Amino acid sequence: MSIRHFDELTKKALHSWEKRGTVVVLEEAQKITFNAMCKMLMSLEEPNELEMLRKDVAQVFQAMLAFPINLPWTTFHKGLKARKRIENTLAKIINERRRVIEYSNEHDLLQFLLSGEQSSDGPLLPSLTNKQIHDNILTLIIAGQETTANAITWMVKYLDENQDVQETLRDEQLKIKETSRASSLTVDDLNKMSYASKVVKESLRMASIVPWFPRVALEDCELEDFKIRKGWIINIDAKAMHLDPSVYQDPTRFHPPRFHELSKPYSFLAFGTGVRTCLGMNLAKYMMLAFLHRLITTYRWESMDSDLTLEKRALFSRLKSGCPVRVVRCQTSSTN
Ligand code: HEM
Repeated sequence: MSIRHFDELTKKALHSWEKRGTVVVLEEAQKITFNAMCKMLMSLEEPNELEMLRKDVAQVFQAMLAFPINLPWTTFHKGLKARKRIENTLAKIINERRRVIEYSNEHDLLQFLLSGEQSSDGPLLPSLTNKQIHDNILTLIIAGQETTANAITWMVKYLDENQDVQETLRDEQLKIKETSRASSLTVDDLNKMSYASKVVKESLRMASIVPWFPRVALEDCELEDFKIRKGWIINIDAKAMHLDPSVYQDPTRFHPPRFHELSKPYSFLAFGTGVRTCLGMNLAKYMMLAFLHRLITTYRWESMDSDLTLEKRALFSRLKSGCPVRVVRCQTSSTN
């Protein structure tokens, strides 16, 4: 994904915050990440179409945890209907692109999936049906949007609670802003964000957005004194690992400098590990860094969160309130 595009979306969204005064961070982050991903995947930018699709994806997402009873008033039923509408919208987009594929020079995943079939050196990819392309696109949206939006929200919350970290971060980011030549962030700028990268990592550790993930034992084995039988389902408890005092000293303290030192192997599981490591790991980190840069160089904020509980019916670790904040523009800032 072009960092420039994500940065532009963030700047535009943040620009509107000043007038509103109070915003719910999760809702804002959901919109920005959704729009960025739709652009990256299929160059979709039409605002009404994006908004309709976003609402349908949210409905599908809710239905994933619902009891599977297909009656008109159930969340499950509404999810199935939303999925049908998504299928229709994506089919329209895919068919249209197939029609103009030879002349189109979009740099998105859809173009890659379709033109791979037509390479002059022979097929790079097997021919994919509309359904396979649709499933790939929807999987990436579902895996990438909510996770990243929640990660951004937790990061904003932790920084509000840790003003000393916020000030160190602001110093770093203002320096980068002063020296950056382009009006939009570049990969070079992101690579200079040494302290911010640790803020991102520490937020992911503390929040454990994907708190656990399941595996199936392929053969009988023994782990320490535990005997595990072939076929058992084992949950990897990333959250317990991230908060284990024998792994991380003072684990409930938000302390980014802890990552100056190399972590123990397999101790940081925010993006999983091994062959199933998150496919969007670098993209997610870049989105978080770019958001952080714009937020901290534009605003100071204060959390208005009176409800600190977690959403119970959610796939990912998420604040029920979505983290409402009151923002005040920094005196030297500009989102342009
Ligand atoms: C902060 C944001 C994110 C977090 C915390 C996160 C976390 C994870 C975790 C823990 C896994 C491994 C699950 C397992 O081992 O069973 C995973 C897998 C995956 N993630 Fe992410 N993810 C994030 C962002 C993204 C983004 C932006 C994308 C896509 C653009 C993405 C696409 C995927 C995919 C496709 C997989 C499955 C990989 C496979 O099974 O081979 N993720 N993610």
